[in-house]
This record gives sequence, structure tokens and C-alpha cells, in this order.
Amino acid sequence: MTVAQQKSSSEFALELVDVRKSFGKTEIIRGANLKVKPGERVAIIGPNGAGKSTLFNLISGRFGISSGEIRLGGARIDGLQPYEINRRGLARSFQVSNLFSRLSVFENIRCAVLWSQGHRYAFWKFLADLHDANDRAEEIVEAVGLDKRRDHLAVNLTYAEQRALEIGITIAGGSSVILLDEPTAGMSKSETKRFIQLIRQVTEGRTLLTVEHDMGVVFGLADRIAVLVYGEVIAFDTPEAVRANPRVQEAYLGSVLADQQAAQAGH
Ligand SMILES: Nc1ncnc2c1ncn2[C@@H]1O[C@H](COP(=O)(O)OP(=O)(O)OP(=O)(O)O)[C@@H](O)[C@H]1O
Repeated sequence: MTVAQQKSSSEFALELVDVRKSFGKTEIIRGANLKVKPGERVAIIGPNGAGKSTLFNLISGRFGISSGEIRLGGARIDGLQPYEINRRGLARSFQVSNLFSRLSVFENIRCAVLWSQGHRYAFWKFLADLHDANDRAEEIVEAVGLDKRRDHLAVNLTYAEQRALEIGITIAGGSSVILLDEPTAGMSKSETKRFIQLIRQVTEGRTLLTVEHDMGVVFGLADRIAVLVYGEVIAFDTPEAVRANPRVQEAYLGSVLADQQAAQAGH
């Protein structure tokens, strides 16, 4: 049974309780609170330097927190190593540069499936016997729309296809909580639209957190939006409520939406 299939022992898939993080004397995350329900899609937005990437690094265990608590399905995960957090059901998107460029799409995803099952890099001789991993990898290749590219090397994929492969690798272990860092960055408008649809499909039934700058993606994908400003979550609500929130308008969204409208008017 994968972690995603286990019944959560908590009302919340992910909880941040007064999380703080300092680098040296500078406090970057200043008491962040967030309660994400199972199956919710949440976008974290905020100005440059607000601490969005840092928050992802804290949740996924790359950095330790200075104080507070982080809970996954009710159980504390702060203080654990990234691989331990991953085993408990939280997966963070790999960067494109972490793909095995000389392996095919299928092989990349099969590696991720095997890794999630506890195999490391000495598994090659057993590959032919690992039917379950093969079947699961086939399903994921299809789910991320790369079936026609199944046997192509990762290095030969287009950028958008590499990002799709990255999503496939992220979901391969069956994690219940998925963290995606700017999943559509660098894509064209039409690629972005297709990609939002793909993310919606492959994360169906899972909890999704994205860090995102593109407001089109945010409003197209998120059930709720967390607005991070100076290391604090100043609003966590539906897209409509966040858009209408005067504090958010003042701190962030007013200027972002004005910039986007100006950019569109200029085209
Ligand atoms: N490892 C680190 N050591 C010291 N300072 C850091 C470290 N990582 C991040 N910071 C600082 O923390 C602050 C928040 O950075 P972070 O990258 O989390 O913001 P962000 O909201 O993701 O920004 P952006 O939208 O520009 O990506 C910045 O001032 C950054 O310089």
C-alpha cells in the first residue's frame, strides 16, 4: 500500500505551525502558519524574496526549521531528512537538470518507481523481474502524455516534455502530497494551458502545493492561495477571496495584476 492510499490520521494533509527560519541573524520565515486539507490544490504566491522557495525547502527537509512544527498527515516531519519525508508521502519536483539525460523517458520513471520502493542503484540485474515497477512506470508515462516519447532519451525531449517527465518522476512514488516549484516556468502560453490540465489530472486525489509567479496558472490551478509576504502567510483563501483581499492588494497582488494588465495592453 502506498502512503497515498493510507488513511490520513489528521484532518490536514500538511500543517505548518508558527514555522520560523533564520539564516544567520536574518529571520526569513517569520511564523508561517498553513493548514492544507487532503486533496486541496494550493498555490503559494508572494513578492520576490518573500521566502517561497525557503518554505518549500523547509517542508521537504532540505533545510531545518529554526522553530515551529511541520506535520504531514498529523505526524511531525520537521527534523527528518528529505528521503525520510519522501518515504512518508511527500514528493518535491526534481529539477530538469536532475533527470537522467542518457536514460529514456520510461527508464527515468522506472528509476523513480524503484527508488520509491527502496531500491537504490544496484537494481539493474533485477529489472526484468520487476513487473510491478514496469507496469507502474508504463501507467505514469501515459498519464504525463509521454507515451509517444517513451523510448526517447530525456536529453532529446523538448523543454515542456522534460517538465512533464519531471512531474512523472515526482508522482512515481505514489506520494500523497506533491510540491511543484513553478511547474510551467519557461513555457509558452499554449504549453502552459495544456500543462495546467496535465497537472490537474495527474495530481487528482492528491494534495498539491505549487510556488508560482504566473497569475494565470495560479487562478487556473489553485483551490486556495497562500500569500506569503516577508516570511508570513498573510492570507490563505479561495482565489476570489484572495483577489478581493485589501491587505493582499496592498502588499502584493495590486501591483502584480496591474503589471500583467499593462503587459497585455502593450501587446
Ligand atoms: N541558504 C540561504 N542562505 C542565506 N539566505 C538565504 C538562503 N536561501 C534564501 N535566502 C534568503 O532568503 C530570502 C527569501 O528567499 P527565497 O528564495 O525563499 O524567496 P522567494 O519568495 O522564493 O523569492 P523568488 O520569488 O525571487 O524566487 C532572500 O532574501 C534570500 O536571499
